[in-house]
Amino acid sequence: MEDFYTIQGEGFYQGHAAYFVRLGGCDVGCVWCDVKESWDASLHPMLSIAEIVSRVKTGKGKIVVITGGEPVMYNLEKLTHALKDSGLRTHIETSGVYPLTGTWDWVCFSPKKFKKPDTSIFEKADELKVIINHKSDIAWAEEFTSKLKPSCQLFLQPEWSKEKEMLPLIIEYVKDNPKWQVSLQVHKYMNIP
Ligand SMILES: C[S@@+](CC[C@H](N)C(=O)[O-])C[C@H]1O[C@@H](n2cnc3c(N)ncnc32)[C@H](O)[C@@H]1O
Ligand SMILES: Nc1nc2[nH]cc(C(=O)O)c2c(=O)[nH]1
Ligand code: SF4
Ligand SMILES: [Mg+2]
Repeated sequence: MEDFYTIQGEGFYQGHAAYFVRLGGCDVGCVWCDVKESWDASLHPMLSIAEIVSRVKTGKGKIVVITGGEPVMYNLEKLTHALKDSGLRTHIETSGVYPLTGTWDWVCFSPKKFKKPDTSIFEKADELKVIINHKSDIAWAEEFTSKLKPSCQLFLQPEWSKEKEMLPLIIEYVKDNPKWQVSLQVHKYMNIP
């Protein structure tokens, strides 16, 4: 759908320069999705893997983030191999609704109530990032923690339009449960993509 060189605004790599590749197509249907224009893949141009790699190489950073839309709708073996052959670190942002393919240096798993994840993502997630849209979402987030690798980093991120209400709850929860961290979408404050 689009690609851009920016600063990772969320989660464990927040603040790092990263080249984002946003793949069109998603069938999860989150009511608060901040990139609904990505859902219909047919509205977006097709690019070859060689073209994607050559665009990513125009950035000076080592990290490429594959996002969407929902990237696990596609087989990502060839794309990730080509990116890794170019010396890049491959990161993915996913709701994990289908089995993950490809070779990944970092997997950010962001489960959704709107479509349940495939359980195969649990052992692959390096980072769990749950969007908090209602206070009950915190208890729902907690249910995942026993299923993940012990090294998996845990983040609670307020839904952007509910930040004023959700952030105080998240702050108190993280103070009481310090295995969790707060994640904010800092790119939206910086007015960058
Ligand atoms: C647009 S999604 C694309 C990747 C994948 N479909 C997913 O949901 O993980 C990228 C990240 O933005 C988060 N996100 C989407 N809409 C949001 C919103 N309104 N507020 C906070 N985070 C949001 C998602 O949970 C996900 O972690
Ligand atoms: N700067 C920036 N950081 C991000 N982290 C995850 C994003 C995404 O939409 O996947 C995103 C995004 O869209 N922009
Ligand atoms: S899974 Fe991701 S891209 Fe799909 S609707 Fe939800 S937030 Fe948007
Ligand atoms: Mg985004």
